[in-house]
Amino acid sequence: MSPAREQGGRVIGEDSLRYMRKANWSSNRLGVSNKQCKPFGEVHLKVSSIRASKSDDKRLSIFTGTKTLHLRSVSKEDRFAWIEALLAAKDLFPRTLASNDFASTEDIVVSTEKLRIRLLQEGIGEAVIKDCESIMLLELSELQNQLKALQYKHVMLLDSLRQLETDKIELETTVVDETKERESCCLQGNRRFSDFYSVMSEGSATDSCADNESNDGVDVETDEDDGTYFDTNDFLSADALRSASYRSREALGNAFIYGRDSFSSDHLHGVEKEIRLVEYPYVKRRENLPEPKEKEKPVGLWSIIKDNIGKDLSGVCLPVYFNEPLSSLQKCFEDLEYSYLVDQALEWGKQGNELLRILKIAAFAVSGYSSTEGRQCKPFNPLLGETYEADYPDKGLRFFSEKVSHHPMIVACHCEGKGWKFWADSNLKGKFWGRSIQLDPVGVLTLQFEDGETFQWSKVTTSIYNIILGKIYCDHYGTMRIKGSGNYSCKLKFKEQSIIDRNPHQVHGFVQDNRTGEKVAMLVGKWDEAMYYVLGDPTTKPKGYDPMTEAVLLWERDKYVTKTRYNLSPFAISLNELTTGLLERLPPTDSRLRPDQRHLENGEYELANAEKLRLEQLQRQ
Ligand SMILES: CC(C)CCC[C@@H](C)[C@H]1CC[C@H]2[C@@H]3CC=C4C[C@@H](O)CC[C@]4(C)[C@H]3CC[C@]12C
Repeated sequence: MSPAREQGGRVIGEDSLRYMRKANWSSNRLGVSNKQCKPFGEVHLKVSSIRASKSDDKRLSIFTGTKTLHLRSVSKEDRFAWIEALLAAKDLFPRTLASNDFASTEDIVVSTEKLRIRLLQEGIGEAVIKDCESIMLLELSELQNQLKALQYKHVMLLDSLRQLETDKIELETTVVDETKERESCCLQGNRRFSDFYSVMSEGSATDSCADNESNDGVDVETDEDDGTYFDTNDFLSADALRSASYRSREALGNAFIYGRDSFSSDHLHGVEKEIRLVEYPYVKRRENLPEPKEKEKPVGLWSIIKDNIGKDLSGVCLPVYFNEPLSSLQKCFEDLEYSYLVDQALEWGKQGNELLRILKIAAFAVSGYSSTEGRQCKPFNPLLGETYEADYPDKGLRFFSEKVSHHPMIVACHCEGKGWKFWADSNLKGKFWGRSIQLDPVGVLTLQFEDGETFQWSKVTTSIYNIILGKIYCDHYGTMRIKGSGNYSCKLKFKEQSIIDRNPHQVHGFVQDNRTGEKVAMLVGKWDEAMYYVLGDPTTKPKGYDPMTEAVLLWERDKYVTKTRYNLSPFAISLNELTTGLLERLPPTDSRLRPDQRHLENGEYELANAEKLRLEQLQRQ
């Protein structure tokens, strides 16, 4: 490590910190106090792979399985020493089992006491009893051995799974590296590489510069020059920005029939009373997408990347096969699928239950992510000025969204429910990491109730994995803070999925009293399944206490079966429906009228592709 790097350097792992303290590293050598050193995270060398950069003989990188740390040494020799040391440390963890892998079997204590007493009662002699005991213990230990063997197999399988995942990552990185290398041979090197990524952004240039990793507090050197990641601001264009003005709502109409909260009566633990909810009129909406006219050609992303290595890619667009028949404007509305949670929040607040109001809002904020599970296609990037308008009396909603800026890509949206309004603004900052794409939403979402209470929050980071190999999937992680203008605020943590996570998509957090800072309720759940709450501060509860025994359901995702590979929810399927009544009233800018999207929905892929190319060409002019 060079002194310059040391100064701003960050420590990984508690052990390193202890080691540095012992060596009096920071205070003596740098004149910095120890307090400044806080371990930033941990790297599990066992499942990591270590690589030397081919383009720079001082750089090396460590793949932790989910992240890549880029490091730079002072010299070539130094790098060699580091790699040697890291590999040696990695080998210290042979692929044997950790002691806790067997914890459960070791805990089994077998007693022959009852057997002995019973036999004594029968007047059986000590010798026979001993014999019986040993027969029983032998049989049991046989069973226990079998159990251990099974457990061993299980752990080994998990281990090879992890290894496979690591190998896959390494393979993908080789692909990315080699692509870069080929480019650097050609004159336009870097430019071409970024063009490659602009394929993703449908040929549009990106204008914001890549953030340096230091923002994230990681001790990484970003290979600015060799294109480790690129800003993909426009990539996937996505759900992006929502913003709209707020006008005060007219008084609630009185035409609704009152229903009741779907789970307010059976899951209650004293605190909740019944709330009455508006019941909305039934509106018939389509339940399926049209049958595709053509057979779909399966195309992998990789096949496109591969065919375009070394070519000038500017202006090449991703074929329509990677799209789903929805635009980013329509996708914004998908966040309101579980708008009944906001209706419930309104009611609870009206009844003076502020806590349940914020809990419902938290569930609503999480529910917006549920439809992203199993979705592998990108939404259509709307054209500048494209709009989407939806009237859903069956949900008590009126929604409007518009793409208001092309560079950067900004979408604004506004929604009116019964007794509340929702609007939001954000745009997506994207980073391309070679094998994954990270999307950081910028901006705030606002919810305002007719009684004046407002809640504001922002979205968490979304990453898309398996760009090169395997099935594309996305994960959401980070902290979401919901600030309420009233007494409560809420903090939710979306847990990042690790390799072979057997419990992914977890969200947990708590509601805090704005005045006292006291934790008043805990939230747990999964963004693709359900959210629960537990009253009180679980950290003050005794050890071994399982909060789930008291958990009350706040929201559960609707279960549905999908027929298409788009994996759209019934609500999402309804979004692009075009009835004759609608056709007469829609402005020409509405997403439902976009011919390429319509063709894709009908399964006319050739037509869709040609039209998409034409529109994007026009937009660029
Ligand atoms: C390379 C291409 C074909 C891969 C397709 C990737 C898919 C999975 C990506 C493309 C655009 C992405 C969306 C972009 C924006 C948002 C808004 C954010 O607040 C929640 C996640 C969400 C909704 C993303 C989910 C994943 C997504 C749909």
